[in-house]
Amino acid sequence: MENLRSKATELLLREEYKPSIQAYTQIISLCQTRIAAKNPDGPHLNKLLCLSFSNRAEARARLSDHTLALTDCEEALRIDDSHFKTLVCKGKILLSLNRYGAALCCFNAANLGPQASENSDLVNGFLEKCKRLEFLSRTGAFDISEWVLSGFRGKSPELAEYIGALDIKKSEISGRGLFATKNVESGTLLFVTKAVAVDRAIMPQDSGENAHLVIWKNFVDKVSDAAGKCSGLTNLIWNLSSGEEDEENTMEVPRIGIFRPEEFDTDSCKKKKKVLDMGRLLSILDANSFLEDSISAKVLGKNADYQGVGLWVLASLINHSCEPNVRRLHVGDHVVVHASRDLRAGEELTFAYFDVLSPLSKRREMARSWGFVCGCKRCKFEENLGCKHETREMEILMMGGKGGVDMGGVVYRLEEGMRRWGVRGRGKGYLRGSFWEAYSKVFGSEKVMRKWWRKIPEGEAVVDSVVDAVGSDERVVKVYLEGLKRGGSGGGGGGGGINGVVEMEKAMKLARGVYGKVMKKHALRSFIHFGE
Ligand SMILES: C[S@@+](CC[C@H](N)C(=O)[O-])C[C@H]1O[C@@H](n2cnc3c(N)ncnc32)[C@H](O)[C@@H]1O
Repeated sequence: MENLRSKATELLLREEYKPSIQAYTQIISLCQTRIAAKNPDGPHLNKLLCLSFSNRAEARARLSDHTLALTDCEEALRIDDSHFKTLVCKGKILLSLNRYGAALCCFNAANLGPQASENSDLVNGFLEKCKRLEFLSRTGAFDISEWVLSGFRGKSPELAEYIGALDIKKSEISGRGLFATKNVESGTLLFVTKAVAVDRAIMPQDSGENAHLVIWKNFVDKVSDAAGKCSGLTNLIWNLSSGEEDEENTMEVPRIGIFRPEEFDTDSCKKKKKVLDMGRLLSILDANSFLEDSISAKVLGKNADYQGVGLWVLASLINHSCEPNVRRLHVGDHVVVHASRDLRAGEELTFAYFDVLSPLSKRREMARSWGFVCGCKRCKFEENLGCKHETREMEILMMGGKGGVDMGGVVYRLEEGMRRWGVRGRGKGYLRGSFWEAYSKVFGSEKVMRKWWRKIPEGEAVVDSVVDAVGSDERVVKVYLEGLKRGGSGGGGGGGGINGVVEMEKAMKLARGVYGKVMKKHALRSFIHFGE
């Protein structure tokens, strides 16, 4: 027994977790047999049994096998409910499972024991962390301003999982969807959730298909490994859409509560798991994984060649629309989802799965690659326009234009067409969003602007209608700021910048729609002045 014990300790210290688990399993079985046989050395054996469960828990936790590690912690605590090492180990596991309150209880209990004084820095560090994350997950009071302003230097800020005013219901778009439960303004944080798995790599533009396949394979392996260790997670993944139309009406609508950190039932991890065969897992990942983009690309890779793919289960319940109302930011392994425009209670939250500042034919193509036909109001509106052949001609002109095409001419033709076709209100925003490439080239060139001055609408009017149709977007905000810089919303000249309170308020509202309220006013202001 002594030999086995020193071998197990050595393996654990050498971070050889799998063999150390085997050694502790042997010790546990020997101790249990001797205790059952009423061995006179009972108290010593009990102590050894407790320590072995505790150390096996530590090794299992290091291998991210949290379910079995927690079971070992419970066994150790059944023998000694104030076992310091076990309480700390259990606290760390619960913390990594986002169960901040439960983790806090463990560290508080560890703090009461005699060993706490020798390890006060360690325990106090964990206590502080739990309190901070528990507060964030309860209030959603995140602030990533300093990190963003520092150019994403250093470690990304520590985030907690958080769920705001939302619910899961059956969706008219497809299957289930997420819905706002109260009116919220643009920029309001809706939820923060941590990835089941992410795989990232720096991929130069000319990386071939194989490099993408390697990222995808690593990602699939990571998801399958995580699911293999927890029935609760397998069941959650199993319940995601595989993108097949015939499953639409049979999909269970999960309770939003199961995604709340404190409601997550660790016992569910021990329940019988659904059988997740590789075929189904691949279809599910195909329909539910998202690429990390925008901010995150600047975060980790710090260059444009950076690529990352991940699975965020709660975010996977958001359907696509070409007039989306929420956006996401990737901060470390967390995804932060906020309203990109004002939302009404009961409204379904929708993402842009692909770039919706593109023409109808391109959007159709991108939706096809996701395996669906988008039936959103904007697509229906554009599909039913009587003048589709004219807009199609303009699309071809715009998309095929290799520098030689006068984009001012395309914009003029569209604006003049909309007058003839009687397009009003949001319809204008839909079409301007579809021809955004042409508008942005016009507003981005002094020369073209001068040529078409007064023949096409001012930048501000275009920005307003596009934001109304597709929500805030950094490219649209940029056009607004450039218009102000030129002096006047339309870009008439004379030099300017943001001079008035109204202009500043509007720029802030637009920027908040892009970055969300996790960026505070001072940070948004510097972004705005930087863009100006
Ligand atoms: C990430 S899931 C979205 C949540 C899904 N509705 C559910 O119940 O789990 C993506 C799948 O939802 C469906 N979907 C999402 N947006 C859609 C849309 N605008 N029109 C049709 N189907 C859509 C497609 O089947 C797609 O493969």
